[in-house]
Amino acid sequence: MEIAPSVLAANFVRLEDEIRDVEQNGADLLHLDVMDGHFVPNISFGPPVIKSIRTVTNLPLDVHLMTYNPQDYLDVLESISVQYISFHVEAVPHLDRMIQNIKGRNIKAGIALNPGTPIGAIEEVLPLLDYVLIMSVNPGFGGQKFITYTLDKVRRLKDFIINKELSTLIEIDGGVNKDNARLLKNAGADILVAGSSVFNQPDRKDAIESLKV
Ligand SMILES: O=C(CO)[C@H](O)[C@H](O)COP(=O)(O)O
Repeated sequence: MEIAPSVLAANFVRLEDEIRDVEQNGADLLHLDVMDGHFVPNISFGPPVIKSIRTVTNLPLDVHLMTYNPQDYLDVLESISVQYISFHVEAVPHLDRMIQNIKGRNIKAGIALNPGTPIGAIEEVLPLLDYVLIMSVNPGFGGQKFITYTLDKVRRLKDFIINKELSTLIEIDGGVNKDNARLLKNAGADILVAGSSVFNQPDRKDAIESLKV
C-alpha cells in the first residue's frame, strides 16, 4: 500500500517543512490537487507552486487536475517533471487522446471519477491507463466524510482489472483515515491519498504508518 499525502491539507505558510516532514516519515508520493474554481467550487494552487515544490522534494509528484481543459496544463507540468497526472472523465470528451498526450511525455496517466460517475465510463480505455483515481468525496475540499458506496466501486473496479489481467493501479482520495484504510486495502486500493489524516496529525510518522495496513 502506498500513501500519498495531499498537500491541500498542509500548512501553506510552512509548506517546505511540511513536505520534508512527510517525505522523511514514510510518504510514497505527494498528491497535488489543482483546482480551477469551475470544475470544482474551489481554487487551490497551480503550476508555479508545483514548480517550487519540485525543488524541495524527491518524492514522485502526483498531480490531480480538478479542472476543465486539463490538456492546457500538460506542457508546464512536463517541464516541472511531475511523474503522475490524472484528469477527470467528467471534464474531457476525448479520453484516448488525452491519455496518449500524457503517456507520450513519459508521465503516468490516470483518470479520476467523481463518486457518482460509474466505472463503465472508463471501461474502454482502462487498458491504456496506469491508474484510476476513485474519488470518495465530492471533489473540491479537504476534510470531508468518506462516501461509503465508493468502497464497492473499488471492489468492482479491482475485479474488472483482475479479470482483464491488467496492471492498472487504484488510487482512492477523500476521507481516507486509519479506520477505513484496511477496508480500502481489502477492496483493492493500491494508493491511499490522505490529507487531513496526515497533515492534521502532530506525528506524521505515526499517521502514515497507521494507513500502511
Ligand atoms: O481531492 C481532494 C479533495 O477534493 C483532496 O485530495 C483532499 O485533500 C483529500 O483530503 P482529505 O483526506 O482530508 O479528505
